[in-house]
Amino acid sequence: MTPFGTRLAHAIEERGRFCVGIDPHAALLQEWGLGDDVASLERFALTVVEAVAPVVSVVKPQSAFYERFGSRGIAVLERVIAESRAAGALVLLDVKRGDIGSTSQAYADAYLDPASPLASDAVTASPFLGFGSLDPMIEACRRHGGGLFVLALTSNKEGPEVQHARTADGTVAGNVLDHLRRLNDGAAPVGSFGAVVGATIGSTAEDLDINGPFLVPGYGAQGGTTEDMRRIFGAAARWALPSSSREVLRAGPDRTALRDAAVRGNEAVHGLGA
Ligand SMILES: O=C(O)c1cc(=O)[nH]c(=O)n1[C@@H]1O[C@H](COP(=O)(O)O)[C@@H](O)[C@H]1O
Repeated sequence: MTPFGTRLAHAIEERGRFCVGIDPHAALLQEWGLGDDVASLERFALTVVEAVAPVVSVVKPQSAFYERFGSRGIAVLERVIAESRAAGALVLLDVKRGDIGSTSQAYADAYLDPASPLASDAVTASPFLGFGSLDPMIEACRRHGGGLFVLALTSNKEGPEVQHARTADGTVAGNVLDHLRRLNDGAAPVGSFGAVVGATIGSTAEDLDINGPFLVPGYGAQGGTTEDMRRIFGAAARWALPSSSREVLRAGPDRTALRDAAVRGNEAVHGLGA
């Protein structure tokens, strides 16, 4: 099984580094002239998949926007995952899961085992029950060629309260990055264990040299810019995936306009790794 890091590196080379978030917010459904119901969710999400999945390397559906419609919403999420992958995009399922080890195994089975209907290429994970609690997900990634993006320095203003807290070995975020660096040690061209670092954090003194990818939310609607990313990441920007949801999705429901927005996003961040 080809490791996720290798698959991601190829995808970036072929399609660029921009990641489109497929987040059917109630407000966006309304802006698109749709209702707040499961048929509208399906129409919205599959229109976005059809428009952007053939042109970007990674799509990132946020599970909560589907979960709020119950089992029929999850069925839409399954289609988003399957159809995005069929169109050649990698799917990073944004679920931010993390629990005690035995439950973590169930999350690994749900999202990273190819036999699951929700199987994705990678997921977001929360390390705040202790990094070791993520071991079953890490094992599943190794077994199935999956990827993990672990929260480190998130884009929201409340994040620093926890992530900048100091431990005996540095900050909480620094510890997360240390664990990721160890997991990615020796991997080429890049490891499969990434960090989530927001485009809105201003700057950081943490060592971002983790030989792994970065999911970079906060680009676009939350105010993060390419200049911010250059300042935050420096040379580590080579493996940054700037991610934007609302800014792209507002271009819909016209498919061409959506695709153009994704292509423009890709062009805007093209030079980041240079
Ligand atoms: O893991 C994430 O994707 C994530 C982490 C983070 O620190 N900040 C953050 O905004 N996100 C997600 O990224 C997306 C941002 O959406 P927009 O602000 O509309 O581009 C949402 O799906 C958030 O849940």
